[in-house]
Amino acid sequence: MSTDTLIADPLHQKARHRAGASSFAAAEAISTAPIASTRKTVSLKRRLADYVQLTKPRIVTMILVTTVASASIAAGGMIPSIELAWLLLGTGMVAASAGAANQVWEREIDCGMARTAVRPLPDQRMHVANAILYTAMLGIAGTAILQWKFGIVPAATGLATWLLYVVVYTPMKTRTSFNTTVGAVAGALPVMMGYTAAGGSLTEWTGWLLFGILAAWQYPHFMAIAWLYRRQYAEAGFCMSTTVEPTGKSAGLQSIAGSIVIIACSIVLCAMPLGLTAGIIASAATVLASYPMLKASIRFAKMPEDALARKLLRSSLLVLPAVLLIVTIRCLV
Ligand code: HEM
Ligand SMILES: CC(C)=CCC/C(C)=C/CC/C(C)=C/COP(=O)(O)OP(=O)(O)O
Repeated sequence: MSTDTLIADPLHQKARHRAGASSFAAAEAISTAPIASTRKTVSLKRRLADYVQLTKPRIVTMILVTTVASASIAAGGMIPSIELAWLLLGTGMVAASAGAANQVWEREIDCGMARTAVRPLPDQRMHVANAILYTAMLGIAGTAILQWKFGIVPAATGLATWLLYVVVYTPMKTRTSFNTTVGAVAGALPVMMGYTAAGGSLTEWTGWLLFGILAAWQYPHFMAIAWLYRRQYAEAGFCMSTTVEPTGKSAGLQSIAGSIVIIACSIVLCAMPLGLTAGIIASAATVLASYPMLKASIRFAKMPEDALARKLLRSSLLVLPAVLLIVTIRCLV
């Protein structure tokens, strides 16, 4: 934070006012201590916020929601809270490391988009060496926790997800719009981490149907974003569906396809456990829960425009937890 910003800060103005000194020198002498301590507090808070922002905390939070759902389904019930805490810590740290590594990689190109130029690295509020060290510490500690508490399969899946997101997806973003498919696989793999950590196996259909829900969900989710930021993406040199096909028709169709696949995977998941009536009720509930996103996708495909894309993005963020909750309850009762 610059000195100018600090002086404009109301806390500093109050501190100066409280000093109530008649001469400038006296005021400076009296108010130096509060200013210095406020400055320290503000800059510490700012630094902490930057380290949090580097991890893409909202994406990590949603990933943890998907991990809890898949782990509960694999375990066939609630996981003991200590184990759950380790799972969330390990998965969260690896996911946070992936988000930070992506921001290290893209620190220069991120300067070219208003959305990302305010991030700690492009805005030069954080030294790149610190970001790399932080990324490595999170990744190593998270992988070690997963290996120590849950074994090789969740730990190796986490590492593979990290590599796919950072080393394959990230450089693909400037080369081909197919990057979204690779990103969708990376974004869906954490469900297999939760699933295998809680006793499931990589060969079970249930896990892969959950993976299907997650992978499909990312199309409506991201096509809305790709439309909203299409000009920024194009100017910065990113290759997205909406930059290679600027009418938005393709983005709209991909959103519809993703919404339909979510419904199909959810119905199959709800139909698999025993109990016809419960299966029908749960299937109907997932169709109902997914419907707002399908409707928003159809409206967006018919007329790609910002307001409809915003509605689609909002509905995507509500539909995913709703569908996962229904599917989880169905698989547990
Ligand atoms: C192809 C895959 C994906 C891409 C390209 C993508 C891209 C993005 C972008 C660019 C944003 C920022 C939007 C903004 O700044 O307004 C965002 C927000 C978000 N994403 Fe994704 N995402 C993907 C997958 C995922 C996955 C797998 C999750 C979690 C399961 C997720 C959860 C979220 C959440 C919770 C937000 C925050 C929305 C908000 O701030 O209101 N995304 N995504
Ligand atoms: C456990 C583990 C390793 C999890 C990692 C999974 C993960 C972070 C998935 C994110 C999905 C994704 C493609 C986000 C968009 O990134 P972006 O680079 O397009 O977003 P940006 O433009 O905002 O940087």
